[in-house]
Amino acid sequence: MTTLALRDLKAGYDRDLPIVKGVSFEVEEGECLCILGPNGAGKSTMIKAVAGLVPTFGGTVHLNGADITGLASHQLVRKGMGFVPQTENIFTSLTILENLQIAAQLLPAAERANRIAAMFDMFPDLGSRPRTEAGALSGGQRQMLAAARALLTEPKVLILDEPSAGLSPKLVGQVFDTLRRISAAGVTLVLVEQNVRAALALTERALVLVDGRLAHDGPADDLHDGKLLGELFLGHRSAEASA
Ligand SMILES: Nc1ncnc2c1ncn2[C@@H]1O[C@H](COP(=O)(O)OP(=O)(O)OP(=O)(O)O)[C@@H](O)[C@H]1O
Repeated sequence: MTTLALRDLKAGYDRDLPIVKGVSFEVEEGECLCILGPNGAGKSTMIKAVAGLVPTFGGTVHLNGADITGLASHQLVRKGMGFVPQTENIFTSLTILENLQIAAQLLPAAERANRIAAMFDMFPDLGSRPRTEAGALSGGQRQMLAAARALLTEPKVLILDEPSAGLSPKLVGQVFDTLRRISAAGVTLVLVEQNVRAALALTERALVLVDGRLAHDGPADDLHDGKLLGELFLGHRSAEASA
């Protein structure tokens, strides 16, 4: 079953200057997909448009068959959208438990405790110290908490914007271990990443976005060849040429 479908999506900050210039792809249930591309290609803008945080100017987005184009982010959470922004994705002055309790407000009261317990089962590093202030966590654990907040509501898709940005290599490893665990639990995962090597090791399929358009959509294994990736990043190959 198709979980997420973009058709000719156009989006950006100014209607006269679209950043995402007509992108189409589908993500199947349980799939794990990374979106790569050079700086400024529009990767973050595209996933923010999907998550209702950037205006769309054309095209459509469907989630589990329902048209969600242009819906605001708070409406999208209820439709099954899980989005983890790159920064400011947790409340650092609150405890781990409080961070989860706030996210759990979206759930019926009777389900909240069970879902928080499920997150603590999935992420024992968080469950072992619920009263720790989130600001005291390492960068990798903060991303884990941000992911747990988004997963509380059992989203149909979890989209992450550069979860390893600014982290040391050791913490990058931690973040990707977490993502591997989330994917293994059957969650449909889409991530934008600058860390090409780690992303390709995690995902089955990779998209390359160049100047707001898809330059490649295929098995992640195809891109382990750095030469092809370099050509794609520089815009020397189109999707047609690499197909
Ligand atoms: N809030 C904003 N307002 C106006 N323009 C923006 C805004 N955010 C990003 N842009 C512009 O949109 C273009 C695409 O940026 P975006 O962050 O989507 O690219 P990216 O592929 O995610 O790059 P990076 O990997 O560097 O984050 C850039 O030219 C950027 O300057």
